[in-house]
Amino acid sequence: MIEENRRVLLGMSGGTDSSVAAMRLLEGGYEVTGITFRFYELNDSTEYLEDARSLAERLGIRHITYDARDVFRKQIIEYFVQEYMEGRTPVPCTLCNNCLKWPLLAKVADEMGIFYIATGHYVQKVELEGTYYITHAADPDKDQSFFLWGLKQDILRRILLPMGNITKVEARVWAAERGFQKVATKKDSIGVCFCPMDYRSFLKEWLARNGQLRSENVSCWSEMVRRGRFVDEKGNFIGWHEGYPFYTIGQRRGLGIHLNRPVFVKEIYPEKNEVVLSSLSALEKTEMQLKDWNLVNPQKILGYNDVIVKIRYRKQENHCTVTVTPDNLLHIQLHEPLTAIAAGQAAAFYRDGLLLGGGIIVNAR
Ligand SMILES: Nc1ncnc2c1ncn2[C@@H]1O[C@H](COP(=O)(O)OP(=O)(O)OP(=O)(O)O)[C@@H](O)[C@H]1O
Repeated sequence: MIEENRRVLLGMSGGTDSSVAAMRLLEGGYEVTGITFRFYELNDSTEYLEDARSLAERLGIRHITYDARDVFRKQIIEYFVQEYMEGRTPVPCTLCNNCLKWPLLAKVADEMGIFYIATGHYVQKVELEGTYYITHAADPDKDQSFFLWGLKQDILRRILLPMGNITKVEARVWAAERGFQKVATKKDSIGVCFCPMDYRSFLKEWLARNGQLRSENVSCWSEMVRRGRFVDEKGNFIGWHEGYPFYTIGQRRGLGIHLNRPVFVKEIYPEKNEVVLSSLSALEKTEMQLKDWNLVNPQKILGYNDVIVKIRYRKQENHCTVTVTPDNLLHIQLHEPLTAIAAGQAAAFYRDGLLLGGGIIVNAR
């Protein structure tokens, strides 16, 4: 095992946050190496690489590039498409952070004999009685803790988070004051890096190019995307939809049908290419089951009734009680009903401001 040292491997995306993170680590006395992963290049643009490289050069730190495009495509993009094709709602950023970005940082750091790993994430870390936890960022608007519930102690103990205790506005000022105008004025990235805000156009294009891929038990994907029936809860026909993968549980806008009452997507049936619409109250659920879960410290969460659960980055918090089922899923008893719970999405737990874990929603009722 690598011993603690003052060396840190920082993920540099070329954006404002990781650039300021590099400066803050340097000023904190760390010996910084920057690494830029090639995950996905929109329109084959490598400007982000150039930006990261030239910043590293100006700061006088070592910079390396790591080509992760194949693994990103398989682990993140194909998973993303497959989830929609199977009627679920994927969480690519959560998966990328927990299963790809941080583990890759740790792996490369290990190879280089570097103890610390860092990013420009807006989260903080605390140690309590020998256990490390992620906590909220000082900037509530930027808090990214929701995405990091899957990290375990082997990673948490090595993490440095230089952006956790400042706001985004302060980060821009920090860069500007030091003469890094380009860093200070870069646009914020929004949404999923490989997909435009409307995922439907991405999906259509991807399927047109790669639709011959199959799920285990279904026919060719591209053939599965075709006009289908919107039905009510009793199965009565309401109208036509453009293909079930283009809808998500809880969706109201963009259904393309006009009734004299608000309707929401309640269920998606890929095998029948059917989408069930209902009133919002029919979407209320009080229980969920999670797979692929992680609990940072089970003793701080199991059996407590003041646990907070979040199912969306910006969604309001809800109270719950968490237990482990005999078949090793997490059972979440919600104290107030939640609407728009979709299989495939993540749920993250908090208590006393600590991120205590999370998992992937299998079902809800
Ligand atoms: N391609 C990449 N290579 C290396 N590290 C990355 C890469 N993309 C993101 N990261 C790291 O993960 C952090 C969070 O990334 P994310 O895209 O969620 O945030 P961001 O707010 O856009 O960050 P930034 O302003 O640094 O681009 C970044 O600050 C950076 O440290």
